[in-house]
Amino acid sequence: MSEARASVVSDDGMRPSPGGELQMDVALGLEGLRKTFGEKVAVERVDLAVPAGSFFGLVGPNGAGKTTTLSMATGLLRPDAGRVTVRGTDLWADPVTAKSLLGVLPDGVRLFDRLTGLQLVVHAGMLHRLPRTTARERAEALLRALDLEADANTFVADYSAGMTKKIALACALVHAPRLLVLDEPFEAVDPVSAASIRAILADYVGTGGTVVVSSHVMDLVERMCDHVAVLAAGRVLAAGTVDEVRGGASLEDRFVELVGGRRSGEGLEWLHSS
Ligand SMILES: Nc1ncnc2c1ncn2[C@@H]1O[C@H](COP(=O)(O)OP(=O)(O)OP(=O)(O)O)[C@@H](O)[C@H]1O
Repeated sequence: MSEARASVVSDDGMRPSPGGELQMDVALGLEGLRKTFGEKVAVERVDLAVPAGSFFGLVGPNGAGKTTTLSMATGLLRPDAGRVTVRGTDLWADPVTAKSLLGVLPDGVRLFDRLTGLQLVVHAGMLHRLPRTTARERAEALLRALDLEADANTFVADYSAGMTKKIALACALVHAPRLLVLDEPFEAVDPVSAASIRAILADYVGTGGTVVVSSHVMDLVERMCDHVAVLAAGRVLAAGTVDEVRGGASLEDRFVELVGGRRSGEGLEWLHSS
């Protein structure tokens, strides 16, 4: 945490209001977000306040609405209702200002894969108005940190799934945003690279950045994040610090309890080999 920030914001993202009482410094605010696709209600109503300086995990079962929520939160998908603020700026009213503060790793969005990895990250930096030389220096440093240096001049179209994830992450980081929103950043990534990414993100949060990350790996969220929200059927079932949400149990047990029990293998007896 920077000294300037430490003087006004405590570890749990609170700062004194003019009246003296503590109020949360919100990096990302979601208010009444809703999205339907035809008859399908993907996000029913999501209200979340992500404290500045937090490492915030978003978890939920398949189809819970995580990607839809994060897409609305980052300007990729227009909500049917609700409001998104990035550091107090209304994302949908002033997208240019809000998006300049955001780094986004979307789920499954196509990249310009006829560029090499290095070209793609330089391009992402220049889109955020970095001078070419700065964008190139940063891109090279990111490729080194993410163990992609040897493939800097390979076309992204020829990258593996994990390499593609890492180059997309480099694109999200290159302009040094205040807030990072990462949809499943560890999916398909090898353990050594995952450890490097975790270290980069921990350092980023430690120096005042905010990270929102969706994941299915409860153990990872429990170890890595300080805040978490559990989403199911397009609604927030629980949100707070990781300790508040898990309430003495493991996050995985609490998740199963909140979301509903495991299905048995009933009806699959034909799979038994004997
Ligand atoms: N473009 C779309 N058209 C129709 N239905 C959609 C669309 N996008 C998402 N949905 C539906 O909305 C619901 C929420 O999907 P979403 O991808 O947000 O879930 P998720 O929590 O990210 O799931 P997962 O963990 O499996 O990635 C699902 O029922 C999905 O089928």
